[in-house]
Amino acid sequence: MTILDKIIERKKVEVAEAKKQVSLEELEQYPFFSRTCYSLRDSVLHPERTGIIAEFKRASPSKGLINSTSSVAEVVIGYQDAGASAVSVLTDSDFFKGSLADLRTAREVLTIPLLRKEFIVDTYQIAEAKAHGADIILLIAACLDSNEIQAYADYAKSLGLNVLLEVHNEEELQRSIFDSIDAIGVNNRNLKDFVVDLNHSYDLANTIPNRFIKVSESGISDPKTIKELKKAGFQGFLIGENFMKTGDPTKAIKEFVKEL
Ligand SMILES: O=P(O)(O)OC[C@@H](O)[C@@H](O)c1c[nH]c2ccccc12
Repeated sequence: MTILDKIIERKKVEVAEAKKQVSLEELEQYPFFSRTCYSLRDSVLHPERTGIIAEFKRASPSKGLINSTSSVAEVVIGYQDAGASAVSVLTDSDFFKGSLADLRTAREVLTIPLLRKEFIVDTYQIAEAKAHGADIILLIAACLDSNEIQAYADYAKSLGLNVLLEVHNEEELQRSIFDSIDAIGVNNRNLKDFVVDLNHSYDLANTIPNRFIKVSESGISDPKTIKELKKAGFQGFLIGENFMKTGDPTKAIKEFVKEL
């Protein structure tokens, strides 16, 4: 059993518990549920922003603890001030030490799009994302079949959310393309063995249709890489650990952006 299988198994239990605590009808009454989402496309393509989707990540299954001291509000404001196009907040608690409270905190202080970084295995989590302040949801092809991807993307769109589809290889890409998707992210990290290889992005760049925003995810630690990825056709860059592992993520992103 891979760690991804373990995460998914745990996620299903978690969702069943959450549904007992808060019904869908109750989520629909949360104040954030009726807000209008920011557009991921507009913010990624905005000439005064960098295309960076900067992630608040305390820990991960591959790296263990990354940063246990920085506060979510301070870090995400720093990311926004540095020119990030969007912010990603992990909401998984067991493997990434995140929470829905972190997501809400980020929403309260940000005026750029916010991604709920989560392993989505049920439409309930999409309603939950909206209710807790997300603008964007992530659908991970490695955890979902084609029918689920289409149904979840359609449902997210019906709530006004932006959809980022994550793929790792061509097989996942080819079975996952639907019109209700806004952006396609190539995860350079294999979620089954954690091996990171930027070539996944370079290999898939031209296979992703140009109507989608193209995002390269994971393992980016050098501003020069952004220049190369841009040449290859990418517009978005999801970066977490490189900023979070320093004691001061705000300072780290500001210095990174100076080199772009
Ligand atoms: O910390 P990194 O290597 O910069 O990676 C960020 C982000 O891409 C990574 O956290 C991620 C990409 N897809 C995921 C799916 C689930 C959890 C986490 C992720």
